[in-house]
Amino acid sequence: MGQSGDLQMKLENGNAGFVLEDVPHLTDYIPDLPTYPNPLQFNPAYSVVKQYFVNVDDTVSQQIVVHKDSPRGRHFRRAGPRQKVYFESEEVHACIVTCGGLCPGLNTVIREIVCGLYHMYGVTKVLGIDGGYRGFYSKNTIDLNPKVVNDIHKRGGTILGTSRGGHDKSKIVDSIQDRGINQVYIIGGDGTQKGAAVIYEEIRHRGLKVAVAGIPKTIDNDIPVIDKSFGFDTAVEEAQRAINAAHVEAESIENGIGVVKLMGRHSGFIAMYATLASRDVDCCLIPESPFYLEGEGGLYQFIEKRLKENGHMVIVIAEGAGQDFLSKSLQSMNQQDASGNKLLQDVGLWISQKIKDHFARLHKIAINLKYIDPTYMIRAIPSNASDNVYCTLLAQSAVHGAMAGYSGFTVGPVNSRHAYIPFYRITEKQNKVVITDRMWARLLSSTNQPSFISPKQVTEFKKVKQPPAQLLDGENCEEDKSKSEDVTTKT
Ligand SMILES: Nc1ncnc2c1ncn2[C@@H]1O[C@H](COP(=O)(O)OP(=O)(O)O)[C@@H](O)[C@H]1O
Ligand SMILES: O=P(O)(O)OC[C@H]1O[C@](O)(COP(=O)(O)O)[C@@H](O)[C@@H]1O
Ligand SMILES: [Mg+2]
Repeated sequence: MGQSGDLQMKLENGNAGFVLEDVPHLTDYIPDLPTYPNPLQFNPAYSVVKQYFVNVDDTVSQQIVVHKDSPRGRHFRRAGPRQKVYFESEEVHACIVTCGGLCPGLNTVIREIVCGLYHMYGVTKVLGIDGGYRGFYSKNTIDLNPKVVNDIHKRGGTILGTSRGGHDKSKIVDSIQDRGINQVYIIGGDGTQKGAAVIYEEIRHRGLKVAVAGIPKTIDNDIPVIDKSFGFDTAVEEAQRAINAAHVEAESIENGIGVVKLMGRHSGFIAMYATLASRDVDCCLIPESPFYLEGEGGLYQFIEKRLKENGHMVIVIAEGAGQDFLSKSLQSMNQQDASGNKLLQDVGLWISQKIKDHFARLHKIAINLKYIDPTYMIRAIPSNASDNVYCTLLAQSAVHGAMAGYSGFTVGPVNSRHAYIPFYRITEKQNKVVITDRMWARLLSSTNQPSFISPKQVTEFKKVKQPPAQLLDGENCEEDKSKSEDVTTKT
């Protein structure tokens, strides 16, 4: 696996503390590249548009809540079509690859890159790389055109296939060079974007006119800087079905308990949003909020109380929650997947068994517990309508960026405006639920579950750090310690 080097940040300072954190451009290392008029202005579909192109000086602010004396702060380059492009349509030979875990919307992004290239820029050579990064050097490619991808957005998964591991910088760039590819679209999560940064650096090192564009994918919504990742809404919506089922089961029987395990290795966003959306959940457990089982304020006590009050309850648990307990009780082996991500133990099964054992020992309440594990069901589905629209914008932003000669960037909405973001900004940290933020308080007040934080800890926390009035960038992020490390947030 390649290592990301130390490429210089492209920072530009302006008035009143304005900083543009720019993305690389092909002309940074290949001067005097010829430019061409953007073919979009001759496109009949766009003839009604008042302004075909975004202003070259348009930037998107990372901070939107500011005070009158605040500096203007960090900005990113606004995404969108440019007046000049650095590729002629006939010259472009693009490829698309999907890597890492599945996520609703992958096929929509593929479709819209292909259609964007064909319909907006008249590009007709687009290759699909089969099976993730290793597909560059060990698998066949697939010719893509609007006909082939016409209805793929209605299917879950990725028509290109995906994989973990297999990132070999030299072999990948050799393959790009040998095939004459000059635009590379890379769809994937934090690992994939790190891999994309390595590919970009090697391409730059070899001085190739090849644009590398990343499209961030993470069902866990744990990529920083961008507002939200595609597929997340769809996953939260699908999770409602599992929660409903758990609720129906629990409600229908005396002292029924429904336990639902949802995805979220290091970030509990799916569990938190699914809980907030559902209103049927009594307790939501996430990796960022350590919990305990026994004693005053513990989970067992809360379950007993809820069963007495309501006769049933639903618990949602993110897969990364409580891993501390599991590693202690199960002598965890430090197993990893092919990409180096730590393999987690099944916390849903574990907690279900612990609850059953506890109440069996207690002889007070006979509980009926049903465990539902919809993990892969929430990601192996097609994206919903809003994710489909979102995927379209991501794909088109990537295509406009590559055609305009930008390279080594990823795309995504920042405060609702699509922007070009340097790779390092989305791979250096991981987005997490901040349990001292108002959103987690909303969740606690909707479930009325214990916070599992002792009054002493709260006082300690307040002494250390006053919670900000509004979260500024990075405050809901943690350094990326995801590889083979336990990253349960300390409070
Ligand atoms: N630090 C890294 N450098 C280069 N490639 C990486 C790095 N981390 C992961 N990759 C590659 O990125 C791909 C996807 O990574 P993975 O962690 O499985 O999924 P995700 O992209 O969803 O985080 C894999 O092919 C993996 O080999
Ligand atoms: O079983 P797999 O394919 O390794 O994937 C499972 C993991 O992928 C994840 O969805 C994270 O992937 P992304 O955030 O990159 O989409 C985890 O929540 C989950 O544990
Ligand atoms: Mg990842």
